[in-house]
Amino acid sequence: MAFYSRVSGSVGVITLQNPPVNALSAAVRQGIVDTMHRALSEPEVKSVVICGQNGKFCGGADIREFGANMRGPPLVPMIHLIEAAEKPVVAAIEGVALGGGLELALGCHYRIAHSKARLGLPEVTLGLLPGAGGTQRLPRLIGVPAALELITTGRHATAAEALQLGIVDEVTDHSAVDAAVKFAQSVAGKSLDARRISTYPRPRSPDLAEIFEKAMKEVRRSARGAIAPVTCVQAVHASVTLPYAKGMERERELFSTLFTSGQAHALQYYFFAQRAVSRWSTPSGARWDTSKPRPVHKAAVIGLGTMGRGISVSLAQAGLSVVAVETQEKQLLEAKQAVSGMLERSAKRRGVPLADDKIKYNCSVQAVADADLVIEAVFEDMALKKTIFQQLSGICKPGTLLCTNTSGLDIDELASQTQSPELVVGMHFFAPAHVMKLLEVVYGPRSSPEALATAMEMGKKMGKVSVAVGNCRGFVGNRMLKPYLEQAFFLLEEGATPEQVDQVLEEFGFAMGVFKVSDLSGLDVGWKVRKADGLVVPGSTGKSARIRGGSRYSPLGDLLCEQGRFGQKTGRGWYQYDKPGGRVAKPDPWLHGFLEEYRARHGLVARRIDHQEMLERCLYALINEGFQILQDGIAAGPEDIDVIYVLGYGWPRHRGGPMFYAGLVGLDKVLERLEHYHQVYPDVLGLKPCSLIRKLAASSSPPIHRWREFIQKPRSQL
Ligand SMILES: CCCCCCC/C=C/C(=O)SCCNC(=O)CCNC(=O)[C@H](O)C(C)(C)COP(=O)(O)OP(=O)(O)OC[C@H]1O[C@@H](n2cnc3c(N)ncnc32)[C@H](O)[C@@H]1OP(=O)(O)O
Repeated sequence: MAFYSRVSGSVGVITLQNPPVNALSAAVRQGIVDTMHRALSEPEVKSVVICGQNGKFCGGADIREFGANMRGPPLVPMIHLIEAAEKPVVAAIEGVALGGGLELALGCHYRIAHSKARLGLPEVTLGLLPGAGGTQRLPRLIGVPAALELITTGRHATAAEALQLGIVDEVTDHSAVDAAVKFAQSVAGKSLDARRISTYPRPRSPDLAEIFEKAMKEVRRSARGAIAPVTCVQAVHASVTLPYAKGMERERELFSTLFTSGQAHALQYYFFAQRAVSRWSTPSGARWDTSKPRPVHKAAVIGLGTMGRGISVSLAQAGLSVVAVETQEKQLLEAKQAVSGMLERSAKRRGVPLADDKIKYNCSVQAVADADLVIEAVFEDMALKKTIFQQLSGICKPGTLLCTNTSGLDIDELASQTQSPELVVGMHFFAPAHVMKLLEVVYGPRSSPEALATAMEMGKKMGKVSVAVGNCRGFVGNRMLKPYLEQAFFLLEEGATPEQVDQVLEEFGFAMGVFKVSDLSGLDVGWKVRKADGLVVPGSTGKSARIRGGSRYSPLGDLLCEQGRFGQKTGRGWYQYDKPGGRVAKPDPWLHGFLEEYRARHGLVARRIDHQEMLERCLYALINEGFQILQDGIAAGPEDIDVIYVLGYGWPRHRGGPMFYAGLVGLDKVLERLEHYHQVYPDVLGLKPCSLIRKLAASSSPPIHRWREFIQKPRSQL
């Protein structure tokens, strides 16, 4: 709702009230319309201020209402009512003016912002466009190039930038409401002819055609199949080709197309999923709201390779004192230089103070004795990690949380090396650790709820999106990757090339296809793991070369590694590069020949595999594992999996995540295709539909928010 008050006798103040961000719900819109009529009808009132309760102007349309039948006054006529008013209306922007919130402010005659306020039109990130006049008013106010940039990226501008661009008229370090009231008094009775943005002339400039062409090219390149950015450009284009009223019609038309699209549903689902993961729970009933994190002031990082350096940077930037340990003097020095450089570049980029003095470097593990939390970040080697955990258990003060940065090793095995296994959790960072937003926080069967809460909180402090997951091989992300990769290898055996598989995945929206990712991260990483698992059998021939434990196995990755082809770092992998460390992947005739020779050796006849099959086999095998993970209680809900895949594995955000995508395709359809492929390839375990997807499909495929009801609660572990 919105409430009305009168200040200094002549200023009507309308306050939006809908915690936490004063989103424009039906009740708020009704409140604005009612109070505007009241302010306009009171003769004593000479001007009006619109503000938001609790220091937040408005977070935009209420996204929660999007799925329901629209009630209440529509946004566009409401904004027109404000703009058409004969009394000056001033927006007092504190906190945020986003989406419909900024569009509301653009309908006001003046805008005063607090210096810490953020303004923007982020609708594109929800699969929409600014459909309440934003695409028509903003270009008229600030010109096409700046408007296009803000609308197509959805980024938030600071108050200072908004002032520079001409979006706001004044910025204050004090109360924006007080400043707006004062301003409103000063403009009472003045002509509003030049203040109604909708009456401004259409933007004109000789290079507009070129600007739009460039913008369209850029969004097509970066959108990776997302339709909203392209549609945003089309809507802004209408502001230069059509008069305002017609432009608004075009905006509405384009908005409607987006509003009902699967992409908008996916992006809005993802918006809430990313927030939902912080409300974690475990099969034992431990929960975010009943588990108290321990205070952490001092953290330590052991091992200053690539991951340890990034983690140290993240901790220091979060304001913690950090002890960074590397036992060899030379490596310690190298790491120190590298970390300082990373901190410097990051401070410059983010415009924050340098956090270099937060980190103390040391050659001795003893230096971590008084840390509240230790993150071990040495190589992915269980024996080495075990030794370190034994040491830490003896060195650290009681109550210190011991964390391991691992992408898949058994947390419980490490916990068993310590005297306090309840204080051990996994923290799976993604490279580069100071940049990537995702953190898998892994609880073992003995991790305490308090330990889990502390690690989750620590992730948040570091600016990460932390997802709590159970302990199993590969946790959530890498466990699902295995059947996906496996299918990609099998497709090569059956006749595809790495380029063909990658193209299909990139057309789907992945930033990089599976083989390009493999070249980037290094083929030797997986090889080492497979060797440790006893899967690599050099020189094996005949049928046994392609079978492990009764299931189909492809040794292609192993064979490439035996040739020293580790990917980008060696200049050769699934592709070729102009030099070791090169970045541009080029098809490699050698590899094509190698595949032909491999197929011939194993009696495999290459066939033409269509795009649909490549996509289905890779994605549905991954999705099937996701259902198995839910069934096993490793992830609490589909949102956790989707957030992990979007933030950590390049799954296109506009497709919501693998579990959301499965629901969009139809669980019965996914099940039917899995059954089909499993019939064709009965020796591929990853294609055997798991019982949860069967159960859901048999229950008429309930919507994703109801899936948790179908997951049997696994035995308590915590
Ligand atoms: C059908 C006809 C429509 C006509 C045309 C409509 C044209 C306009 C469209 C829009 O305005 S779409 C919405 C545009 N706005 C946004 O995209 C802003 C989204 N919100 C944010 O970016 C952030 O929440 C924030 C406002 C910057 C605040 O961030 P902070 O980190 O402080 O808190 P959060 O945890 O993100 O959010 C707190 C809480 O609030 C919920 N919430 C936020 N924004 C909205 C919203 N617009 N509608 C409904 N709910 C919102 C958010 O989900 C959090 O709640 P929980 O999920 O944790 O319960």
